[in-house]
Amino acid sequence: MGKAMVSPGLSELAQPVTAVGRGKVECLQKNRKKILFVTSELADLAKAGGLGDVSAALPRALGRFHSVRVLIPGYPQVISRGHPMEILCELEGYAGLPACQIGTMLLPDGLTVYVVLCPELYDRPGTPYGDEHGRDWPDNHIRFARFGLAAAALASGEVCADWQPDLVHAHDWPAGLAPAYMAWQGQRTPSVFTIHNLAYQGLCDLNCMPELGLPAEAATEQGMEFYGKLSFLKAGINYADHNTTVSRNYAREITTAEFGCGLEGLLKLKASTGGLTGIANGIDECWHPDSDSRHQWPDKKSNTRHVEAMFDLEPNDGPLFVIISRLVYQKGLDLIPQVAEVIIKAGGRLAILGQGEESVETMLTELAGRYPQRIGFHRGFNELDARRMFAGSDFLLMPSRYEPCGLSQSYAQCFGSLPIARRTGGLADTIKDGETGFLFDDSTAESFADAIVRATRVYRQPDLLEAMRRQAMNAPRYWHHAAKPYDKLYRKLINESLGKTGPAVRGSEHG
Ligand SMILES: Nc1ncnc2c1ncn2[C@@H]1O[C@H](COP(=O)(O)OP(=O)(O)O[C@H]2O[C@H](CO)[C@@H](O)[C@H](O)[C@H]2O)[C@@H](O)[C@H]1O
Repeated sequence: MGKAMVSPGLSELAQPVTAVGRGKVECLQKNRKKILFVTSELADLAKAGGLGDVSAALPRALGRFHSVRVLIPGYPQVISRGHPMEILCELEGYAGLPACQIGTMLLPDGLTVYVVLCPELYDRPGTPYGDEHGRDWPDNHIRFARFGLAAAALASGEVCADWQPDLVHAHDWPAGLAPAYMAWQGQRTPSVFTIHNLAYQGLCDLNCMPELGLPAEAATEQGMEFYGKLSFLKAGINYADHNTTVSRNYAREITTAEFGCGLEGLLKLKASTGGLTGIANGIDECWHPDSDSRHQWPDKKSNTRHVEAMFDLEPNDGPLFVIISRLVYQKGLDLIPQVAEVIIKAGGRLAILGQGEESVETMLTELAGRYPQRIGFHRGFNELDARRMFAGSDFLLMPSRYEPCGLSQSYAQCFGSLPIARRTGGLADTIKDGETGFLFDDSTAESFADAIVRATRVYRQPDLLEAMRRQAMNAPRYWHHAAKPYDKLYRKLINESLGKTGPAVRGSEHG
């Protein structure tokens, strides 16, 4: 098994001198830990939604405190980006999981990314999870078990002896088997599992056990058994040393039957023993009004005119509403046709960008056809258009049924576009009704329409609108601050694990 040395990333060498005094820098430097992020998306390379944003921004923000590296699968988008790749080693096949290689690449700002290279599993068109039509790959359990097992190999030091992580931070169900394989191998490296979305559970049949090389305990309630299936998400929750989710409110909500997706009992238990915490997402500093990257979006009116032209909307003085979203059940967009008249009557226009479930896409195409020049829909996603829409809009609509944290409402606020959102999950934590946006309580057209009417009233009072915009622009929390609770948590878990003399197989501690 060939292994090559990798040089440390620049961000890992960077001295955080601007943030703290010299003595403290040395102290921070001395205590830097090695943290491995295990994630199926990284916005720089492959992104299907908010997980990609967090996986890109959080390791960079944590670079002040720690040496953070990221592991992702080698999708075509990752490999074709042209960053030079160094092959570190080959990992043998295991049970039904094929052999793979681990490569490493350095991103331009110095972030080190490990890549699981296995063309038969990852070299496919489409999203990280499915084909171009949004259909999940039928072998996703193999694809992401291979991924989790590769993470366990990195954690053990087998891949890169000079960079063995002190802690593994796995994200969402695709990384759920990382803490599990680590536990079954008797590794003592502590792990954190973050739930970005409880509704995606990564389920497969119990009879996949031999293919995935799972021990018998995996099929128990204390393992990853979930109503007669195997749940990758439950594996992450049960085998990690600590669970987090992406807002305080969602951390509370998922312990209830309404939001717990059948896992509320387990999550309630974790919360009651201090094993589940809510750590609110931040947003990347590039969204800050003073950031260099903002200079191409100078004034709202010119961006508004650009969005109108993009979506073929009639230019008028009414409010411009936008939706920038994955088009899935979670986002509550089936309410849009029911509130369309309210928007039109107020002289408003609506521009929608996104892709996802076919039924939602068809519904939005029909809606745009019904209101030419007032409602426009573009199927797809592109970062530049998204920014232009945040910058040019007056209001962002987010009628989510549930929302673990949500990032789009904060991006909109950065540009003085006021979110109109359901009072749920992180939306309730990040929007102050009547101050930095508008909240409504029920997933009903009446409740939503009422908030839209309140917003259009504010739109007609320029002083009030301006005051709300200013407050909204100051509302978002940036990762610079938001990353601190993770630093604290990592140190606590690493210290606890150093003090532990427990049994070799950690899995049994988590029943
Ligand atoms: N079709 C598309 N393709 C690609 N990108 C698209 C897209 N449509 C929108 N986006 C972009 O994806 C991000 C959306 O992130 P959100 O956090 O609002 O929701 P998402 O449900 O994806 O994330 C989940 O994870 C995040 C991160 O923890 C939680 O905030 C959130 O509540 C949870 O549902 C934005 O950057 C947006 O511009």
